[in-house]
Amino acid sequence: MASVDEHLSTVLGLVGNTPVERIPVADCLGLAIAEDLRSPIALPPFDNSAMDGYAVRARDIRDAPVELPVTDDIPAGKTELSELAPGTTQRIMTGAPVPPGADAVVQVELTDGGVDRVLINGEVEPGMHIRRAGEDVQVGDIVLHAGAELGPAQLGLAAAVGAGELPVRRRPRVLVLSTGSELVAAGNPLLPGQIYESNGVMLAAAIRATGALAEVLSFVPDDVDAFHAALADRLDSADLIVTSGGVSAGAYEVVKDAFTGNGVEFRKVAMQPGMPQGAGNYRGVPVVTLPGNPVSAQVSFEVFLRPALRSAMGHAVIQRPTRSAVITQALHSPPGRRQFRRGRLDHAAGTVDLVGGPGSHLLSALAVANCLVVVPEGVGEVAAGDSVTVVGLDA
Ligand SMILES: Nc1nc2c(c(=O)[nH]1)N[C@H]1C(S)=C(S)[C@@H](COP(=O)(O)OP(=O)(O)OC[C@H]3O[C@@H](n4cnc5c(N)ncnc54)[C@H](O)[C@@H]3O)O[C@H]1N2
Ligand code: MOO
Repeated sequence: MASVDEHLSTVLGLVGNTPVERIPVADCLGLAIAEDLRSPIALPPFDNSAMDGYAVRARDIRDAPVELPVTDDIPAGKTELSELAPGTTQRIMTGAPVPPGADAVVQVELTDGGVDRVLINGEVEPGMHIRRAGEDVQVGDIVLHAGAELGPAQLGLAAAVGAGELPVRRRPRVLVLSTGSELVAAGNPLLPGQIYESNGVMLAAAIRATGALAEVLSFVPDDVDAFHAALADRLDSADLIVTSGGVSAGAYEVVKDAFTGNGVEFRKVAMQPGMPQGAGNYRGVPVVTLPGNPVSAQVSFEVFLRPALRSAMGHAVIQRPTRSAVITQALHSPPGRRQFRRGRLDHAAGTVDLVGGPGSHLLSALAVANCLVVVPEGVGEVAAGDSVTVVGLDA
């Protein structure tokens, strides 16, 4: 049996980086920036007011209350400024440039709000309510490092330094192909022995959640010719093929039968669920074959394919965060295998409840889980109250 880490290396090695392209900032959510982004400007770009109020020389209002003339009005966006003469004020709005000569802003609440003249009732220290140029970012600073994930704050920062497009790696195009003669599409009645196809929907969603593109092919029965036909004219446009089902030890293992001798290796991996796995290259396209049991397929996706797709897209961090938590129930794990149990983590309490048993058909338990409980290969028994490692699925 291969270890989980060995199979992960195999899968990581299969899916190379996609090429870098520049796309609009607004389309980059969840992708990784492919190169360092240096700011061509400072942030703030100019000294500006943090308050609606009056630009002053602090020493002029040291003996407040004082009344001073208001010589100019500075809304945000004003680009031509007049010098603030001693003994005068200029009305200024939040975000507006501080005029030369001013060294503080007194907020409107400390004044009578006058337009031609203003009564100022309180003093302010020099520098008060002025946001200095470059306080946040200096010209030439690296504001986003290559590999950083582009969430809302990162996209906002890129926009703030004037970027219209960002370099990202093209979203990998993944073909999803489910197999099994028992599978029926939604909307059709089930005969005894049939089930609704669900892995295709689930895996495509998991792929899209990474930022990659998924194309779900029509699922095929356990028939090698039908399997080859489903892929035949799709290969040119694919960066990766992901199949589910047809890889264990039965008499009708269509994926194994179709791919064996065609560049894909099948192996058992020391994990539960997800033991039967396959990986390789079929006519030049990387292939990962997942087991058909729905929980096995999804857990295998989490363990192998999510990191591989993130790596292909240039993310510096390819794994989800883990933490330790106190487990509330005992569990048993098969010797020599890494077990991934479904759990509900209470983040605040630091405890985790198991949901469902170890069975890889228990999809409803997976659907209420927010984490995987990871039981290492060397551990057979875990007692209630023990500390375990959990991988958050909602992070
Ligand atoms: N003699 C052995 N039998 C099995 C072994 C073994 O080592 N020796 N391994 C077991 C393990 S572990 C797993 S996991 C499964 C993997 O089997 P396959 O990948 O060949 O998958 P199938 O047999 O096609 O299906 C398994 C199960 O999942 C259901 N399924 C499949 N595809 C879908 C789909 N797209 N949507 C919903 N459900 C699906 C299928 O009906 C089966 O119930 O093999 C064990 N057997
Ligand atoms: O390894 Mo199978 O994936 O347990 O059910």
